[in-house]
Amino acid sequence: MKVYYEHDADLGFLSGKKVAVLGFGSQGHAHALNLKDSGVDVRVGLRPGSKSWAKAEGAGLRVLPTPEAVAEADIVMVLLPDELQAAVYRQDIEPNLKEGGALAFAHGFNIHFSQIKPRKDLDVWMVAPKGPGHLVRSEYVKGSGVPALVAVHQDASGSAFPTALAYAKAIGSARAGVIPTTFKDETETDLFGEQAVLCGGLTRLIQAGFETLVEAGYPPEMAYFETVHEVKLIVDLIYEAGLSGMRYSISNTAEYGDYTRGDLSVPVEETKRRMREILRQIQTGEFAREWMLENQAGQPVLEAGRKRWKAHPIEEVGARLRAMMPFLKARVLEEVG
Ligand SMILES: NC(=O)c1ccc[n+]([C@@H]2O[C@H](COP(=O)([O-])OP(=O)(O)OC[C@H]3O[C@@H](n4cnc5c(N)ncnc54)[C@H](O)[C@@H]3O)[C@@H](O)[C@H]2O)c1
Ligand SMILES: CC(C)(O)[C@@H](O)C(=O)O
Ligand SMILES: [Mg+2]
Ligand SMILES: [Mg+2]
Repeated sequence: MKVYYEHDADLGFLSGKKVAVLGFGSQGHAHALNLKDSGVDVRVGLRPGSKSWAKAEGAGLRVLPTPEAVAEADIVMVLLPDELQAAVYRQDIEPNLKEGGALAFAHGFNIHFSQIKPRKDLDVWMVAPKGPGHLVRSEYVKGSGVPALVAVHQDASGSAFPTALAYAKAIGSARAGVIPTTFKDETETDLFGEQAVLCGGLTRLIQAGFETLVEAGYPPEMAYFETVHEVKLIVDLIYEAGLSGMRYSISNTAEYGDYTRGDLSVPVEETKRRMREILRQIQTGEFAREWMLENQAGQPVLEAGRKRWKAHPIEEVGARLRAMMPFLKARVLEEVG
């Protein structure tokens, strides 16, 4: 498979183009600021009264109400919560986006699950960073980038792909690698990754480790350092040098324990059986239907999950310990509260 890098992408495909970034959340602030720093003509579209308005203006961006931002744009990047995109598309985007414009996404959910059926005259493409928005910004500022997937759903202009590639370059992703794919594959793998491994899986592994130690009588502070804080240090080694690189750095004792006890903690075959069920629910659209119903009901499960996890002891001890580490000026801390 070809992986695209900076020399494969031509920023010329964005020159003379006006880009509207809708939303100033995790991805929105990162795209808008990276585009601006890459010399792209960018404006941010928000709802009047949005809390993000002053923040975006404070960061030196031009902010307009969504319909006006769309009306003056050649490219509209939709960085609103997935569950709101279809309504905003119908109300603010479709009636205002110029003939022959481009509609862009950072995730394929609404196109793949047919929540948005875009006008035929539009280019429809995606640049989906494989990482949280706060890192899309901080990696860019460091001179590096977060890899991304690029896909084209409609190519009315004939230049959707190189334009998407140019956009990926402008947000820093081509520094790390850009993989061409389809909306279907991006949507299914992205949902699988966040549910099974990155978010759902990892938090449960951490939870189980922390609770096992605490229930066995060890101090929660020790349990936190061992099963939460150090995860990053180990993952950093995997990120830089792969599983073998990580195993080179740890002691032989740790490495032997890893090979002989890891499967007792996460029984791989059984876990894969369960992960295939997660994947099935994604591929059949079962997860998407459930998520849309959850939204129609006002997100009760999402809210309950937030409340329950906020009250977990791991969060109390974590907040206390992190407050003693001034170097942990968390990117999201001000927003998390
Ligand atoms: N969070 C991530 O790191 C991440 C990573 C890859 C892809 N994505 C995708 O990026 C998209 C955006 O997700 P996010 O997590 O950055 O969203 P977010 O919840 O962090 O931010 C959404 C923004 O939209 C604004 N908004 C809400 N309703 C609006 C409306 N009606 N009109 C205008 N603005 C409105 C909010 O104020 C906020 O600024 C989604 O498609 C998501 O799947 C997110
Ligand atoms: C950052 C993630 C988990 O990769 C993204 O897919 C998201 O939806 O936030
Ligand atoms: Mg996702
Ligand atoms: Mg993802």
